[in-house]
Amino acid sequence: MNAFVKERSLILELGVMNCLLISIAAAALVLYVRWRNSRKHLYELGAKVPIPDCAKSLPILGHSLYFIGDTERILNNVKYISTNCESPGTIWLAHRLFFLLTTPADLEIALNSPKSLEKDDLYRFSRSLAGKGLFSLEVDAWKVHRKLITPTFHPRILDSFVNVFVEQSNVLVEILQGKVHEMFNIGEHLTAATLEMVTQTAMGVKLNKQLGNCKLGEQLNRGLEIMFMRMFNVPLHFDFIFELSGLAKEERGIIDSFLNFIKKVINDKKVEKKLKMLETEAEIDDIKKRKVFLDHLLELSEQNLLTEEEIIDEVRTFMIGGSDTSATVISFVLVCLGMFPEYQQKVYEEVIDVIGYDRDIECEDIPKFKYLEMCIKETMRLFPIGPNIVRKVTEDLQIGDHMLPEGSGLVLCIYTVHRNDKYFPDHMRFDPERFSPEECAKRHPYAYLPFAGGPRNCIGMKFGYNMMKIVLATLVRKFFIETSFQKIEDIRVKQSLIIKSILGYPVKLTPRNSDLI
Ligand code: HEM
Repeated sequence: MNAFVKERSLILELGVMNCLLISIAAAALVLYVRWRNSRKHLYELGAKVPIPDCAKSLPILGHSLYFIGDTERILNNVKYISTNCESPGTIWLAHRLFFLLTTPADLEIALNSPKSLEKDDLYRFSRSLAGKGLFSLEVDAWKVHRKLITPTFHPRILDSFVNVFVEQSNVLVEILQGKVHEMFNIGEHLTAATLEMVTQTAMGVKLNKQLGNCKLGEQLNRGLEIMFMRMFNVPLHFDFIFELSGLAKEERGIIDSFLNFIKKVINDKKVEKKLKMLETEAEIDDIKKRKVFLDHLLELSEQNLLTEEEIIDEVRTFMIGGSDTSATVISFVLVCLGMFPEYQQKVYEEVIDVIGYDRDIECEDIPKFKYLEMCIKETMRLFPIGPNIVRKVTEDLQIGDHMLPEGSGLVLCIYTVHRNDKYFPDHMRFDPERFSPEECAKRHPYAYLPFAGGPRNCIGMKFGYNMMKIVLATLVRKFFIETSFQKIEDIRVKQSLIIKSILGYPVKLTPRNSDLI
């Protein structure tokens, strides 16, 4: 009797279990069908754009496997696929649809259309480190912030920063004199120098970071690397996998240090402001007199145009956007000049011609460093800071013969265009003459996009050029530069949000004047 009851209750339990499972499966199916239907438009339009033959797409995963692994592999895979497909070329990252854009004409449309001004959802992963500033803000808030912040980059204001760039370049020279005649990685010194320059000019606070060790710079590099890994590694999009990977904990540590650092800078600024009220004009030193980025933001907050949180986020964005980018470009320029002494000699002659052997650089000198600018541009062609920029299509967008659907993403393959023989013949050859006014005039303006383009281009372009030119002119005047790299192909790169050299930036400096030894 007991056995009979047990058997009946087991059958009942199994029945209930089966019903439950069937209901769950049915509910999941209904949800899936509804989800698919809500994306019908995306699939229909997406299917009309060819999928590249060169890349295998798997069921469900799509092309995700090409975007898993180290950041060198990811960059190379994007380059490979985008080089071998028509523009726009379709790729699927699991359920996400992206189009690779690889012609200047397509890039021009994408960068200027109000339908693709929004940064892709992938950029939300940048917010943990860089905050919700201009770089990743949703388009409505971005329009307001960009308008408020643009006057901060007025050329007159930028000119007032030149002294800081000069002073810190001289500090850098002093530090580097301790490293002469040996091969070393100059990248970390430049990270410290540019971080100091950005902190002083954006926040009006001296850190003397160059003279101490710059752990923060290294942490930010690692933070950017984690951010990029998460962006392009679909499994890491899920919080629990990100937590399990151990990367979340590491990222939290970096963010804590970064936020503590910024809050300290802002506090210092507030204390300075109070002190300023107590000091006479004569006692206020140069750095306190200069109106900096943070002063403007604090004024905007006094007028209730920005909240305290928004200020912190914009400051974070500037710290990330301003320092590591410029340090990286300067590092690449130095190894390129080290590889090509003939171009370095021309830069040296130009620098001596403009400022002589002893005088410090002044505002009026900067536009005269024309050949140096050509070398910087050629370096940014081969190593564009943002090799692949990702935007979101917020309304169906016509590009060429194709209508790209709302909800898809656009990958602007700048690295691929910069390394295409069609726009830059013999593209792996380093040749500053490509940026002579005559050569530039022959090219499509959107074939070269180191600062992106259109209304959402880099707001710090002139700031960056000023800083880079001053640091480079100062270094080239003082040192002859060599590197262990033999050719451009030796410089293996990865995309850790911004482009980086995997083997660092090895240089050997030899003082040009005997009095510097
Ligand atoms: C060599 C130096 C620099 C390079 C090559 C560079 C490059 C770029 C690029 C390619 C973008 C577009 C990114 C995207 O859409 O995904 C960008 C945006 C941005 N950059 Fe720069 N940048 C440099 C220096 C600076 C500096 C010095 C600052 C600030 C002081 C800065 C602040 C920003 C900001 C705030 C954005 C977002 C702009 C917006 O969405 O409105 N950058 N930069």
